[in-house]
Amino acid sequence: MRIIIEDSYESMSKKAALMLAGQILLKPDTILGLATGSTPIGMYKELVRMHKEEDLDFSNVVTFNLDEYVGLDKNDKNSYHYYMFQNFFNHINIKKENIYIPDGMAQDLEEECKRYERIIEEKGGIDLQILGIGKNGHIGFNEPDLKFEATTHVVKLDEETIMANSRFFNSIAEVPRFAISMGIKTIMHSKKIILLASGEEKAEAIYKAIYGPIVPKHPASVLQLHPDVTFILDKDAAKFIKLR
Ligand SMILES: N[C@@H]1[C@@H](O)[C@H](O)[C@@H](COP(=O)(O)O)O[C@@H]1O
Repeated sequence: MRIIIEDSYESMSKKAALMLAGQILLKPDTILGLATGSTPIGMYKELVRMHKEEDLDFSNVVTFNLDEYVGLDKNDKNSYHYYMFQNFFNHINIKKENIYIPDGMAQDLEEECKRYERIIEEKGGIDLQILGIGKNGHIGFNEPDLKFEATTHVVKLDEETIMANSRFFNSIAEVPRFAISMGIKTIMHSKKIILLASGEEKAEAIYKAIYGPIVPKHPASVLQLHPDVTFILDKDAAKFIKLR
């Protein structure tokens, strides 16, 4: 595990964008796993800048998003679909057919999970997965649990997550209670993983992810078992980390 501590949110975002751009330069048909939430917004902004000013080419890149709310239409401004197009896809030269996001409106959600997992496999698996982290240690929407959920599945969101994400909605009642999320196995099968965290409110979750026991009660702790994972943190999120 590599841990990179940056002074600010901006430099954390730039470092992540640089690593992702490096991956695309080395392998133009890279398969990316992408995350939502407020944390990666700076990284997406920087990647858009690199596309516009430095010709970073996304024409052969394939992307799979980690998760999506159940019951929100693609055009709902709170869907992760909408988020991804607004913050990233509309501003780069990615091909629409190379973008994969779970369909939270699917009639048969179980079948949708299987379908999603199957496409990831058919494409050869994820080369580089970007992750954020919830205050309760969730990655994607893998909430604290009694066991690590293996592949893409339907999740019942924790009260804490519903509360945290309610800031984007008009009221807490509007926050979906369910989501589709890649599972821990899907995430752990990625060849490389970069986890981003910013702000003091993530410091404890980061500490437990790095030093804590590997337990499904703290989903991010499983990353200790991955052979190529990099945490890029700002100073505040790294508050409890001591580097020698
Ligand atoms: N499903 C997403 C996660 O993928 C994200 O990492 C997390 C943290 O979000 P934020 O970056 O806004 O703190 O929240 C959401 O619930």
